[in-house]
Amino acid sequence: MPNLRVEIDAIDAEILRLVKRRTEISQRVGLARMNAGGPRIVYNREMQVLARFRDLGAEGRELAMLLLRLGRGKLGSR
Ligand SMILES: O=C(O)C(=O)C[C@]1(C(=O)O)C=C[C@@H](O)C=C1
Repeated sequence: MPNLRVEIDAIDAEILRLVKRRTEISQRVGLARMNAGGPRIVYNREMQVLARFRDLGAEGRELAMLLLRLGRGKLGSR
């Protein structure tokens, strides 16, 4: 049991690191696209992200939506 908790803690740390990295990259891509006169949101890309998390059902969809929201950052609140 303690071993498994150690593993959970390590997984959470890795997930957090990856989520932060994803957010940073997503915001960078979004800014570059908008600076080039492109749209704020790219629906076909967002559909692909949602599809990736379909295995996890309704919660997977929520998780994907949260990742996309983080990526939009301040752009998303406009
Ligand atoms: O792929 C892009 O063009 C992105 O801006 C990244 C991303 C994402 O986080 O996956 C974010 C916003 C877009 O609507 C689509 C996808």
